[in-house]
Amino acid sequence: MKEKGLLIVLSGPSGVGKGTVRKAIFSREDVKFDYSISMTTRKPREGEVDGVDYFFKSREEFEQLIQEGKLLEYAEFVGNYYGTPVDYVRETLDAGTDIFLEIEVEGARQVREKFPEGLFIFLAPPSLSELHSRIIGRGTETDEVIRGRMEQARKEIDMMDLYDYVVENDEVERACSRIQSIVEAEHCRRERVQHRYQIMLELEGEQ
Ligand SMILES: Nc1nc2c(ncn2[C@@H]2O[C@H](COP(=O)(O)OP(=O)(O)O)[C@@H](O)[C@H]2O)c(=O)[nH]1
Ligand SMILES: Nc1ncnc2c1ncn2[C@@H]1O[C@H](COP(=O)(O)OP(=O)(O)O)[C@@H](O)[C@H]1O
Repeated sequence: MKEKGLLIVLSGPSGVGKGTVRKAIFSREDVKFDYSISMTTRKPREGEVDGVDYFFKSREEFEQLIQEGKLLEYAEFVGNYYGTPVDYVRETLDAGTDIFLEIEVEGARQVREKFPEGLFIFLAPPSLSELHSRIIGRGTETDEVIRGRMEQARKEIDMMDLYDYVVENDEVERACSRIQSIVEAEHCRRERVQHRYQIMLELEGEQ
C-alpha cells in the first residue's frame, strides 16, 4: 500500500509572518509539498488571483460549504470567513503527497482534532515587541485594531504548547529552512516507525 502524505500545518499569531514565510517556502525549488489553497469571504487584494491566492467566495456560498461538510476547518478572522477545502487535502494525502496548510490558530486546533497525526508547527515572533512592530509595519490597521490584534496575539501565543514544534521567525529564509528540516526529520522518524513495525510483524510470523 502506498504511504500517505504528511499533513503539515503552519500556524501562529496574526502578524508573525505566516503568509510571508509560506510564500518564501513555495518559491524555493526544492519544496516537496503541495499547498492547500484556502477559501475566504474577504475581498481580493490588488494582484490576488482567484484560485491561486484564495478561492474567493460570498458569505452565502461559504455558509453553504460549511453546511455541506466541504471544509476540514474554518474560522472567522477579523470579520471574514477562512476555511480549508477538505476534498483536496484528502486526495493529496491519499496520493502520497505532503500537503501544507497555513492557517490561523483556531483552524489549526480543529485540524488537530481531526488529524492528530499531522505535523503542527507554530511560528513564533522573536519577541512581543517585534510582533507589535510587524503588525504596525504592515500599515493596514488602525490603532484600535492593532491593540485588539496584540490582545488576540497574547492568547494565540498561549496555544504554543499544543504544537509539535515552535519555529522562531527571526529571519524569513532561516525560518523556511527550519521548517523544511523539520518536515524531513519527520519523514525519517515515520520511516523508522514503519520499519520497526514490519520487523515486529516478521518476528511474530516466525514464532
Ligand atoms: N482557519 C483558517 N485560517 C486561514 C485560512 N487561510 C488563511 N488563514 C489565515 O487567515 C488570516 C488572514 O489572512 P489574510 O486575509 O490573507 O491576511 P494576512 O493577515 O495579511 O495574512 C491569516 O492568519 C491566515 O493564516 C484557512 O483556510 N483557515
Ligand atoms: N522574519 C521577518 N522579519 C521581519 N519582518 C517580517 C518577517 N516575517 C514577516 N515580516 C513582516 O511582518 C508583517 C506581517 O507578516 P504576514 O506574513 O502578513 O503575517 P501573518 O500572515 O502571520 O499575519 C509583514 O509586513 C511582513 O513583511
